[in-house]
Amino acid sequence: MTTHDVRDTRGRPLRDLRISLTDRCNFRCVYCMPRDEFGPDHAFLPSDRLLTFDEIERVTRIAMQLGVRKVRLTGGEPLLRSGVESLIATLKGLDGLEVAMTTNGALLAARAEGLARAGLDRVTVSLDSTDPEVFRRMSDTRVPVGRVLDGIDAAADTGLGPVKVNVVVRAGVNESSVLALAERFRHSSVTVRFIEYMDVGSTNGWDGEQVVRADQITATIAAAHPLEVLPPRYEGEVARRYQYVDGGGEIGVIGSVTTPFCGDCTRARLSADGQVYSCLFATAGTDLRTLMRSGADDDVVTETLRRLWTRRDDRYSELRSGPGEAPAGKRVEMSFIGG
Ligand SMILES: Nc1nc2c(ncn2[C@@H]2O[C@H](COP(=O)(O)OP(=O)(O)OP(=O)(O)O)[C@@H](O)[C@H]2O)c(=O)[nH]1
Ligand SMILES: C[S@@+](CC[C@H](N)C(=O)[O-])C[C@H]1O[C@@H](n2cnc3c(N)ncnc32)[C@H](O)[C@@H]1O
Ligand code: SF4
Ligand code: SF4
Repeated sequence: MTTHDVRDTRGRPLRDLRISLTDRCNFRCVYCMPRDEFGPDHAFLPSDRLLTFDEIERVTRIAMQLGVRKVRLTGGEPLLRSGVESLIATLKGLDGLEVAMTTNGALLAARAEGLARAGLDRVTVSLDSTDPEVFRRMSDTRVPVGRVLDGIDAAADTGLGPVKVNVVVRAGVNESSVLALAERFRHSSVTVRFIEYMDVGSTNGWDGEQVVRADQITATIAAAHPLEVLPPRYEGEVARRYQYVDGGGEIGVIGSVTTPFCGDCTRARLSADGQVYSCLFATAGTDLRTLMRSGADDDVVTETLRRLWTRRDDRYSELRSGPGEAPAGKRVEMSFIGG
C-alpha cells in the first residue's frame, strides 16, 4: 500500500486511530459514565447509526494511506459489540497494521482465546482497584473484581500481550489502592499504568482537587519499592515508564493533566457513529458515515480525512495546564469518542 504521510499544523503525523465500536457499556464508572447521566433513559446510538464492520475497515484502510500504523478498538465497552473477532480478523488482513484493544475485562476471560485466534495483538484492561468494595465504588457494577482479574490472567496466558492494566486514580476514592495494584502485578508480565484523572467530557463533575498527580503516584510506589526511570519506547508514548530497581518489572504513569503530551500526539478518534475527532477534548467531529453512505468514493473520503488532519491545531491538555484558557464548549464524552 502506498502511504502519503500527512502532518498537522504542528508537524505531527497521523499514526494511531482509536476506534469506538459502541457507546454502550456494562459498567458505569463514576469518572466516565456516571449513572445519573447514563441511566435507563439515556439515548444510546441506534444500531443503524453505527458504522458497519465494512465501513470501519474502509476508514482504516484510508487512514493507513495517510500514515496510520496502529488501531485501538475501544468504546464504550468494545466486547459488547457482537462479532468483534471477525472485525479483528479483517483488520489484521491490512498490511502491517497493529490491532490493540482497551476493555474493562468483564467479558475477557471467556473471549481471550477467540480474540487471540482472530489476530488481536495486544490488550489493555482497565482496573481501578483489587479491593472489591473500592472496585465496586469506582466502576459502579455488580461484576466482581475477580472476573476482571481472571480476564487479565486469561489474556496473559493466551499471548495477548504484553498485557497492560490501566488505573485511573481519583483522590479520596482509590488512591489507597495504588500500592496494592502495583504489588499485585510486580514480578509478572503485566505492566500497570496509573492515569491522572482527566476533565474529559462534561458529565463527570471533574475538579482539579480529585487529581492525584503523577509524581505523587510514583512517590507512593517508590517508597515501598524503589524505581528508576526508563526511556520512552517510541516517540509519542503517553506513559512515563519506570522499572523496579530490584528487577520486579515495570510500571507506567500517564500524567495527562500535569505533564501533557500534546506535542507528540499522533492520535485520531473514530466514534461508533463514524465521526472523526482530532482530539480527545474535541467539541465537534467530521462525519464520515454520512459521506460514505452518500456514495462518496475513496478519493473523496481520503481528501476529507487529509484536510481534517492538515488543519489540525489541537493541544487541549497543554492549554489547560498553561497560563491561558483551554478551549471552551461542550466536549464529547469519552465513552462516545473512544477512550
Ligand atoms: N489527554 C490525552 N489522554 C490520552 C490520550 N491517549 C490516551 N490517553 C490517556 O491515556 C490512557 C491510556 O491510553 P492507552 O491507549 O492505554 O495508551 P497507549 O499508550 O496509547 O497505548 P499503547 O499502545 O499500549 O502504548 C487513556 O485511557 C487516556 O486516559 C490522548 O490522546 N490525550
Ligand atoms: C473510555 S474507556 C473505553 C474502554 C473500556 N470500556 C475500558 O474501560 O477499558 C478507555 C479508558 O479511558 C479511561 N478513562 C475514562 N474516563 C477517564 C477520565 N476521566 N480520566 C482518565 N481516564 C479516563 C478508562 O479508565 C479506560 O482505561
Ligand atoms: S471507563 Fe470503560 S468500563 Fe468504565 S464506564 Fe467508561 S467505557 Fe465503561
Ligand atoms: S489533549 Fe488532544 S492533542 Fe493533546 S494529547 Fe490529548 S488528544 Fe492529543
